Amino acid sequence: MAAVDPVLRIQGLTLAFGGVKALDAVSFDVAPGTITTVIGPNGAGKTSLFNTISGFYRPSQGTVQFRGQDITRLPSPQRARLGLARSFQNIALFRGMSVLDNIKLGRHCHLKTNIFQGLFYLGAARREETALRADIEERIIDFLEIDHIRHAPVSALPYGLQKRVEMARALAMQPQVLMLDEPVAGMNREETEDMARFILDVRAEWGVTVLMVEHDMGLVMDLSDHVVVLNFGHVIADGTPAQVQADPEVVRAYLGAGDVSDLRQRLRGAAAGASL
Ligand SMILES: Nc1ncnc2c1ncn2[C@@H]1O[C@H](COP(=O)(O)OP(=O)(O)OP(=O)(O)O)[C@@H](O)[C@H]1O
Repeated sequence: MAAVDPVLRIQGLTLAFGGVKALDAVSFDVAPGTITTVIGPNGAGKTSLFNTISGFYRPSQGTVQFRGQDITRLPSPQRARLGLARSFQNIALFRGMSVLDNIKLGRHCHLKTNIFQGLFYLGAARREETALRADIEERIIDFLEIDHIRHAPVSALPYGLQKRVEMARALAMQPQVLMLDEPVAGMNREETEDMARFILDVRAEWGVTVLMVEHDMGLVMDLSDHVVVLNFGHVIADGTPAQVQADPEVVRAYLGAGDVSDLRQRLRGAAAGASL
């Protein structure tokens, strides 16, 4: 079978903070149409990796290729325009603004006029905004089931809905790759299940490739096609959920970090022949 070209290729990424190597020659590919998840104990380098891929940090070595193009030196907004959008670990919405206005701001990465003109609906921005409104409101808001809160200020919403609005804003950038930073952190079970469904649907219905960082091992193993495990800035395992869970180095890394209960349970299930 012919190998499919990766949509994202990470090669030899190295990033240091003073004496600490947050990333050390990190390499992996993200195949189009997959859900790829980066896991690892606290301090493993996951956030540093996300920040480097999305352009907030400049690596000292290595490259990030997006659809065959080297984007290592491109600033974040240009990466977003090419189709690489992200959400944040700690919600980064404009809390005083409505859900709809937050989503519109996501779309502004594609507008010719700048964000401040856009905010006040001037000139060309207003015309583009009007033309795009139906698409933004109906596709994204319907999809994420947030119609009933479209005019609500973000600050008034429960946490799970705020995370959903953040996803809506990222989707408004019409990404080919959606980077989700801990999409279910702090969520209750129902919110987590909703978000899991949306992540699967983003891929199935929108054809968007998902790259996420997540600590919820149950969600990771259920949703991911491909798991990359970081420890102390190194990739220690890279494969399917089943391959990664069976990897002794992964088990050791999590045991060392003490946050392995979820993984342990699933390993026990796997050993007993339960489906993953
Ligand atoms: N801005 C920074 N300045 C200095 N050191 C940093 C900075 N950001 C990260 N580090 C260090 O780099 C290493 C990797 O941190 P990073 O936050 O990327 O890990 P992580 O896997 O995302 O952790 P967590 O799961 O706790 O979010 C850690 O040793 C951390 O202390």
